[in-house]
Amino acid sequence: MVDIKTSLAEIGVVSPSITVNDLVLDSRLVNSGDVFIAIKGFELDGGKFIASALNKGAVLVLADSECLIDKNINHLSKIIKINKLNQKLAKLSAHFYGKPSEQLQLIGVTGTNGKSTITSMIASLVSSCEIKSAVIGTLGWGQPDALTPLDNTTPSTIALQQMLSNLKQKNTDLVAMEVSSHGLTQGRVDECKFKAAVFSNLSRDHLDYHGDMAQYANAKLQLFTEHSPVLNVFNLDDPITTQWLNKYDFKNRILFGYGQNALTNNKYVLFNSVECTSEGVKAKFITSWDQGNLGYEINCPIFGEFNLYNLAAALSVVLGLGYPIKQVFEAANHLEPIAGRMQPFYSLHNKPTCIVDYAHTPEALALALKALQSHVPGGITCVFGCGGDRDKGKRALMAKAAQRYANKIIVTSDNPRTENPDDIISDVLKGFTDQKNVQVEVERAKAIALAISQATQNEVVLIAGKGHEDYQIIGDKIINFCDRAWVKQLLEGGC
Ligand SMILES: CC(=O)N[C@H]1[C@@H](OP(=O)(O)OP(=O)(O)OC[C@H]2O[C@@H](n3ccc(=O)[nH]c3=O)[C@H](O)[C@@H]2O)O[C@H](CO)[C@@H](O)[C@@H]1O[C@H](C)C(=O)N[C@@H](C)C(=O)N[C@H](CCC(=O)O)C(=O)O
Ligand SMILES: Nc1ncnc2c1ncn2[C@@H]1O[C@H](COP(=O)(O)OP(=O)(O)OP(=O)(O)O)[C@@H](O)[C@H]1O
Ligand SMILES: N[C@H](CCC[C@H](N)C(=O)O)C(=O)O
Ligand SMILES: [Mg+2]
Repeated sequence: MVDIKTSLAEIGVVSPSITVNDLVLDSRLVNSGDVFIAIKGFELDGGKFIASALNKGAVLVLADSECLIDKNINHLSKIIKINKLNQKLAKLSAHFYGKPSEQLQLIGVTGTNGKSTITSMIASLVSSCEIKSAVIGTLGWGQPDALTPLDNTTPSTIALQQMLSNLKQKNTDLVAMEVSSHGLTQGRVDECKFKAAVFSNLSRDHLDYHGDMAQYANAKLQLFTEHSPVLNVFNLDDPITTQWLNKYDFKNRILFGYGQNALTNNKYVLFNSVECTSEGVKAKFITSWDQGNLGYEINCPIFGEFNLYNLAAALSVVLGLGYPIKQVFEAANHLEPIAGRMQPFYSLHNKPTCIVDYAHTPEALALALKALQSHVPGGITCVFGCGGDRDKGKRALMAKAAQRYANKIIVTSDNPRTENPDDIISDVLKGFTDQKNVQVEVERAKAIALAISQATQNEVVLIAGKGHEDYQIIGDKIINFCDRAWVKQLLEGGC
């Protein structure tokens, strides 16, 4: 139990001493002794849930002045109204949880694609240097081999400070977290002190929320301009990086990307001599930490040249933080595929190799398919759908990417959420100029089985969009369904 008085003083609220357990933003998660924080959200007024939080044993309620509060509620005296509470939550929770981001190496990774991969790679690379690491992101939070699932890629400011404090208490040295564009615009990482920030790349996604690409890009830029990370790590080959570097004088820059020649005036991690094989990828890396610049050869069981960008980003952070280069490159050779990220499944029964990948944007789908073309000589079948209640504009563009790089396509459902799955599929179908090689199977399990049954042993089936997810959201129901488990079952048995 902690006295919340000094934390409230931090945001200008005078209160008597009150000992409390945790700060909680969602009434459904309140336990006895907690503080319920009621704010107005995009959809709901948190004020509606105050009575329920109090019934569950909340000892204090902090409510935004704009929340509607039922005057007949019991325990009105336990409610403190605060002006613009939403904007003060980061300060309140960082103070309450002891400013944990200042006590460990916190790394923030932003960008449209690659965040989960880069954070997992950073955690694996530093583990080889006896460092206790954790991740926070789409795959969950905690040590990489024992993750607790999360609802959001970047948790709310309160949940985040609580997680960081928990990880600090468990003697975690380094936390690599994904910082989504929603997280940045909603202030979920405010008050976090980053030892390094990484920009992976920018392509179309989330325009339903951000409106246009310029605003989406600016949201990502905030990680660097508003949070003053110690190291600023950028993808040299993404055009927006040049724009940003021309505009802002970021200190301690590290650039990563494809290249043969050392860069002047910048720290760098570059790769070249790329070779894609049926087992993974080979490349040579040169870095500004490599005295004499002889370079390091990498032979790594991961698929896709784009994963070399992810690896270069992870190496930039780890080398930038001062971890020993030889040990780090040795560890890079042993990186394992990340759950549901270009994860291969092989068959012992003359069936095609299957790759489960989380490509859920047009750019990611194109890159995943292009990558497979260079790894595997046979034809490619692509099974994909698009999420409901999300950016509709990307649906036809994903079809175009599939049509360009796949030999056969099966359009199916992703997470339809509250939309009619057939409507989503019909939006996708509008993107094909020719439907000769396109089939539709609305049920995802059937679509995957169909793809495997139609492909030969030297072909490959890419199952895109849901990666690590072990559920499907249909209407307001969440059903158990896992691409990886289903593919394994189909490859092991008959289909
Ligand atoms: C549109 C959006 O971003 N909403 C986020 C926002 O929720 P909100 O404040 O608008 O919530 P609301 O539903 O209006 O509810 C208002 C308040 O009532 C509370 N409540 C609600 C119901 C209840 O029974 N009891 C209760 O106390 C809620 O906890 C909330 O505090 O703040 C919440 C806390 O931070 C987020 O969980 C929530 O993310 C929703 C679930 C979401 O789907 N967000 C997606 C779009 C998102 O953020 N995605 C990004 C990027 C994904 C990626 O590319 O990787 C992510 O970081 O996850
Ligand atoms: N560097 C990259 N460039 C382009 N595409 C990539 C890159 N890295 C991964 N991808 C593609 O994007 C998909 C998602 O990768 P990952 O989960 O690492 O990204 P993310 O940024 O965490 O995504 P999310 O926004 O959903 O959290 C992968 O399955 C792959 O298809
Ligand atoms: N973090 C991304 C993941 C999308 C994954 C895809 N399976 C879907 O449900 O659309 C989002 O929320 O847009
Ligand atoms: Mg992610």
